[in-house]
Amino acid sequence: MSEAVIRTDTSPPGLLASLDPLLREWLPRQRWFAGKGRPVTGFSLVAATELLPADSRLGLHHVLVRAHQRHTPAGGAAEEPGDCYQLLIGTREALPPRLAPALIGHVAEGPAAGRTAYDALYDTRPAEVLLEALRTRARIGGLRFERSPKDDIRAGLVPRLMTAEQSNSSVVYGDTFILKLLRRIVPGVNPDLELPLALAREGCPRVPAPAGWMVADLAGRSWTLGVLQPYLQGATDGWELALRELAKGEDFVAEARALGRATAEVHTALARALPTATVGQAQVRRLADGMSERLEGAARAVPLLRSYAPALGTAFTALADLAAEGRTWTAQRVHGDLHLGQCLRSPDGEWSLIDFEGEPAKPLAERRLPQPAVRDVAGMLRSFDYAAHSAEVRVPGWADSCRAAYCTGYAEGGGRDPRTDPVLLRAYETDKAVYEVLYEARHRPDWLPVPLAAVRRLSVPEPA
Ligand SMILES: Nc1ncnc2c1ncn2[C@@H]1O[C@H](COP(=O)(O)OP(=O)(O)O)[C@@H](O)[C@H]1O
Ligand SMILES: O=P(O)(O)O[C@H]1O[C@H](CO)[C@@H](O[C@H]2O[C@H](CO)[C@@H](O)[C@H](O)[C@H]2O)[C@H](O)[C@H]1O
Repeated sequence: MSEAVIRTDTSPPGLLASLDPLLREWLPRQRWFAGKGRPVTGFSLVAATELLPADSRLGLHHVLVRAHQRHTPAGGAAEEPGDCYQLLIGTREALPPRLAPALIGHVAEGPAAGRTAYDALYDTRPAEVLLEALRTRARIGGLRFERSPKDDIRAGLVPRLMTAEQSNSSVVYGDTFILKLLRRIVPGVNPDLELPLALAREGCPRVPAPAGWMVADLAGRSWTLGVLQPYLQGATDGWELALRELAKGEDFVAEARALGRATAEVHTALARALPTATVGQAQVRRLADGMSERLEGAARAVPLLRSYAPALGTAFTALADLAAEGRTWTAQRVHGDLHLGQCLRSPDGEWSLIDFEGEPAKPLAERRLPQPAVRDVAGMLRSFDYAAHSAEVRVPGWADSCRAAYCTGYAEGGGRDPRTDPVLLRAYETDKAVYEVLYEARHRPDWLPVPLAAVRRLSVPEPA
């Protein structure tokens, strides 16, 4: 439980102690809280920075806090160091009704005693403070705000918090920029900044180029805290579009093909921009072992998965066997969590890819490793299947035709047709379906039947 507080703190001492009981109750209820199902046993402060001095109306603190948790809900003494979260905490004498959804609680003691603490991203003035800091390349305590010389960030853009279900929190400024504040943060550069910056250097237009970014310099490391990007006005995400077409009983083949082309273009640019590697027998064995371990873990956590586990595992052994015969693959930086919701179609019909964070639950070092590009393709193929299984209207063959069109588009866009590598594709698709079972069990139990349907299909051996 003991982590030295990094003394860049400019917030009044005792602030976290006074918030502790409130955060214990509030934090686990947030959509972006990663440690669901394990009780929070306490907090330690990593850094706290006063962004606005508390006057009678509004106080504002940027807080990095580590949530300590028990390993399992069943108890046991074991505690883990816990995840670090980024919070923007406002304090006011009273919350106006429009800020009711932002309530953290009433502070009983300490420097903010008698005031109400709330999630300040919901509030206009605090969100303006962040944009202003990016615009002026501010340095506040250990916080560093940067901006790309290419972008002109206008002062006074009006902020609004996005209300969509998210793993992080995003604020849109005047329909011109969108700032994503990462909620669970880790030391090092986050791929959600690293990859869009690299793609911008390559001149790849498929990914909005970072206009600014926010970093904490702590204990000799830079922690990415947030990224500001141009807001694609009027864009619709692929998930919404796919469901719309499904509801009308329409196919999605042309869009799926365009998405395949866009994905291949991004992959080609990433392979040019950042190191690639050859993966041979030893690495593929580790990859297959990792997939098997994830399957075992998911089967322990989700009993419904257990009876399928042996059959699903054959996809991973088949991959290891192929590598043992001498087959090698090229690895490169990839998106890491690609699905329809990460693809935005602008009104001019062009597709962009967003959210390069990778699977947030994986360690950063692992997310930044070069991997076979088929991994992203498998994510998209799963997503067409998700859409078809979530829609109220069932359209026979809808997912299959999208999947085929996406692969065709991928090959047209300069990628290698994923269908020429069926063993690797199946292994990644199986791994993704297993991940989804665990994800849905933790976050959206009502959705569990969707990946479970895929699990059933994938556990039937493919005809030779
Ligand atoms: N550049 C952008 N332009 C328009 N909308 C965006 C942009 N970036 C993100 N969004 C919207 O914000 C949502 C959340 O963004 P995302 O990066 O996926 O965040 P998270 O990691 O929290 O899920 C997206 O689904 C999309 O609707
Ligand atoms: O968008 P995130 O980076 O937060 O990704 C996580 O949440 C996704 C759901 O919002 C989840 O995606 C799964 O559901 C999607 C439909 O809502 C579907 O299109 C995807 O194919 C499916 O994997 C994603 O797995 C998770 O990491």
